[in-house]
Amino acid sequence: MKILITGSNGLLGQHLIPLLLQDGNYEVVATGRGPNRFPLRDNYTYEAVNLRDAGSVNQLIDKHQPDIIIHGGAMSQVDECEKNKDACWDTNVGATRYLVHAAEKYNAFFIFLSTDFVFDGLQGPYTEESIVNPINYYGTSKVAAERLVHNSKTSWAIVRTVLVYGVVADPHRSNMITWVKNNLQQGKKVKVVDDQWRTPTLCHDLAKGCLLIAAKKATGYFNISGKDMLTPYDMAMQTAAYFKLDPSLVEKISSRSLAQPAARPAKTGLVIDKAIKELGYEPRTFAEGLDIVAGELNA
Ligand SMILES: NC(=O)C1=CN([C@@H]2O[C@H](COP(=O)(O)OP(=O)(O)OC[C@H]3O[C@@H](n4cnc5c(N)ncnc54)[C@H](OP(=O)(O)O)[C@@H]3O)[C@@H](O)[C@H]2O)C=CC1
Ligand SMILES: Cc1cn([C@H]2C[C@H](O)[C@@H](COP(=O)(O)OP(=O)(O)O[C@H]3O[C@@H](C)C(=O)[C@@H](O)[C@H]3O)O2)c(=O)[nH]c1=O
Repeated sequence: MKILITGSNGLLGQHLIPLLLQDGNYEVVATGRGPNRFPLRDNYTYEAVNLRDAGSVNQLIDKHQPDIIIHGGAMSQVDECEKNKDACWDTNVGATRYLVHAAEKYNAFFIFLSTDFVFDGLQGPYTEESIVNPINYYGTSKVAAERLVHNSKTSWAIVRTVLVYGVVADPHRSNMITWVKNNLQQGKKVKVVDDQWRTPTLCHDLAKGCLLIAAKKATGYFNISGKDMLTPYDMAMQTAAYFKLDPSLVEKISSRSLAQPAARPAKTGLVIDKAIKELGYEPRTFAEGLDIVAGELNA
């Protein structure tokens, strides 16, 4: 079975590659922007592709004719999306349109990575049936991309996930645990919000959820996140305690005082009962996730 993933230099991508190879059932084509930044180079093909270019996307899919596409590539910096709406739309919606059309041509099973930010955060946690109502441009772009996938002629799954954490080589976006750990180790204060609630997701669990969906070609919407409902402040305090760092360096603040360019939904979090029941998905607790991340940081 040939599987093509987009965004392979990203947090999810770098965890999907080894998991798919370990599974043994897949010939893996990893694609990312520019050179391959994942240190492991054996047993898969890497292709550099600009997903915003329709011709390049068509050429890529014509060349490999995958059975399954996992589309994780995206402009995932929420504030950047708010400040640069055209780039956000071209990347998150345009690229999805090109990939969906190409998938239709080869009847490829299409797995699209979406987000809790499709919701307004007024009534979390959300199920797969909850009504979307994004409050920032990133969320708006993901809703538009979800619709393209939902209306496509090929079979599909839409995976919604939440605040993904883990270790990644040469990262291009921030990551909660490493951000808190690095600052506290240098004796620097971090200001962390305590009025946003999330079900943070260990990147290994998200990759496993995608694999479970791919293996069954399970169609429809799937919530794939962690199971603990936490604020970023809770996450920061647990991180400080785990690494035996000074908790007084973690300052509790409100979202209003953080004043990020894009609005964040207050309470999201996802109900994961469907994934547990239908896929056998078993996410780690945040405490278990911290232990895994710490192990990788020390490796
Ligand atoms: N991280 C999170 O907390 C969450 C993520 N998601 C979604 O899950 C998916 C995976 O997330 P994650 O791995 O964390 O995100 P990352 O930002 O780590 O990875 C996304 C990848 O897409 C690549 N990309 C961006 N633009 C292009 C382009 N024009 N052509 C080719 N590649 C491009 C980026 O390349 P480069 O590295 O060069 O910038 C990046 O490697 C995304 O769709 C994201 O929206 C959903 C909810 C939470
Ligand atoms: C930068 C910063 C963030 N935070 C909080 C706000 C937020 O809840 C959390 C993470 O902040 P970020 O700005 O990195 O991430 P943010 O854009 O809020 O995270 C989102 O990413 C996209 C891709 C998603 O799809 C969402 O699921 C979500 O996880 O940390 C602070 O408390 N203090 C800070 O200085």
